[in-house]
Amino acid sequence: MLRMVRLTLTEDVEAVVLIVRTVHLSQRPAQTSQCRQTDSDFIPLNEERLQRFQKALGFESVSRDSGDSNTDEIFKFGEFIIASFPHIHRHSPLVTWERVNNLSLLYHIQGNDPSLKPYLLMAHIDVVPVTNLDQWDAPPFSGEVKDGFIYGRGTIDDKNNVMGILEATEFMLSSNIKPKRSFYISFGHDEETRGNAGASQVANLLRQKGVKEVEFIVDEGMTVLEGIIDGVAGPVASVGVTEKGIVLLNLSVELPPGHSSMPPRETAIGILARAVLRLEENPHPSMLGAGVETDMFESLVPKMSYLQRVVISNIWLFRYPLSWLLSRKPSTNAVIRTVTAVTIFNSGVKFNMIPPLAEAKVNHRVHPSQTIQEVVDYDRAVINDPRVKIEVVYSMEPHPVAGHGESDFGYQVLRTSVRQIWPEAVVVPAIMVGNTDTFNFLNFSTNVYRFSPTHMFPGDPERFHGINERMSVKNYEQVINFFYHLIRNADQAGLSPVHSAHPDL
Ligand SMILES: CCCCCCCC/C=C\CCCCCCCC(=O)N[C@@H](CCCCN)C(=O)O
Ligand SMILES: [Zn+2]
Ligand SMILES: [Zn+2]
Repeated sequence: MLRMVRLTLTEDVEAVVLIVRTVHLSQRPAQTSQCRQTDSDFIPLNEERLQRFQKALGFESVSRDSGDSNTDEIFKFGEFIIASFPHIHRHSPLVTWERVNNLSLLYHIQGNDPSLKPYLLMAHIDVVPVTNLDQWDAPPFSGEVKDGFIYGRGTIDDKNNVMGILEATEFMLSSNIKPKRSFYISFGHDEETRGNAGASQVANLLRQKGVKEVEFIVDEGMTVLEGIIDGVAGPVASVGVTEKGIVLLNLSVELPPGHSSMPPRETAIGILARAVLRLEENPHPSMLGAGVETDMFESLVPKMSYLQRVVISNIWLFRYPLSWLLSRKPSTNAVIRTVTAVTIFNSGVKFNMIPPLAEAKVNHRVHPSQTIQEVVDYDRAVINDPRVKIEVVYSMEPHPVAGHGESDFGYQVLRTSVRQIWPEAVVVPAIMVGNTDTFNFLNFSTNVYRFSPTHMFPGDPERFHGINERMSVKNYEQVINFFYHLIRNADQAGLSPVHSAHPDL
């Protein structure tokens, strides 16, 4: 049944009318996580739930490199999950679950309407290592709460999503709410190393079980941003409807070794240093206006002043000044172009030996309007030195763009759920600037969304894989409730899906 629901935006913004497709949604008012504590549509963050999250953060489930991870801790984190959510793992007849490859987890929650295509929620249980320990305001595996923030590796990447999905599902089952639409949950254990032992095996298992297609997929991704996009006030929920590609290059220079008292005019180190400097000084061109970021800026229009609207409505005219403006911050720069990061540089044997070899790793995140080949060709031209060998270590093309219109069910479920938690937010399609485990599932659905309900302010994007990773206590409550609303909102007949699985994959 089609119903019209009017959600209110704050500030100088026109009211937006959203088309929502069920009685379920239309019967409930938009809520924030501060709404009535007794409401069955709200999961309060009580001491028990907070402590569960803190304990989850205590497991040092670190992935360092492919095949190099704390498997004991990852396993123990899995055991903790199994012990902590009794309805999911023992009491509910609706759930089947299994360990995959010993460390990952796959769940199926049976809905009571088999005509509805299931969907898939994803997150990962591994975390990146900790650095700069002395600069953390609280120990990174303590889950300590300080000034209203929960500290720890994994608070935003990605134990918040793991625990949020579990809390929401457990609450639903313990409240005896039976979903209409079935859903799967996949928790991979090697996302941070892009391994093929975690989510990749979950995807294989699903295929073996005969699952060919899901309605939509939600995995970690872009976030709710506030004060991060210059000139845009209020929260902006950026939903990754595509994902940047990645290419890792190995640059190397080999020259004969010798005595440092009789050096050649140039060394391998000098030649390679010049090559990487050229890459840094010649960033890949702005792709503004060529892809999804145009849709993103157009969706931001309600949050903009008259002048900004004029600029955004004429990106073709203001492309250069706008690109310059967005290039100033790493977070917004990442959205408009292929970015270049020289992440490893190795050379030298002894202080008095001319180095026989210098090597550097260059990590590009490829804008969806470019191909890997274009990126490598550009680098070769910029370096312009045949002594520098350029090899592709691995690569992945950017992902296809998921539907993000009024008739795209998954996107509308996400949008509605975001607006129930952040009524003043504008939801915009965006490019996921990092990578996720979704590449393993691209042939299950074209409707793949990368979104984490993490509310970020200036300074927060740097906490991803960085120092003082943290989430406010209030935000963690929002995370749980976002997933709960999403699960309830997905219980709709919706429109007939307009997209089928991607034909090329
Ligand atoms: C105009 C819009 C402004 C956008 C501002 C962006 C703010 C930042 C918000 C979200 C960023 C998410 C990026 C974090 C990626 C998290 C996932 C991750 O760590 N993935 C790894 C996978 C590693 C695989 C092994 N190679 C990664 O991408 O490196
Ligand atoms: Zn992650
Ligand atoms: Zn990560």
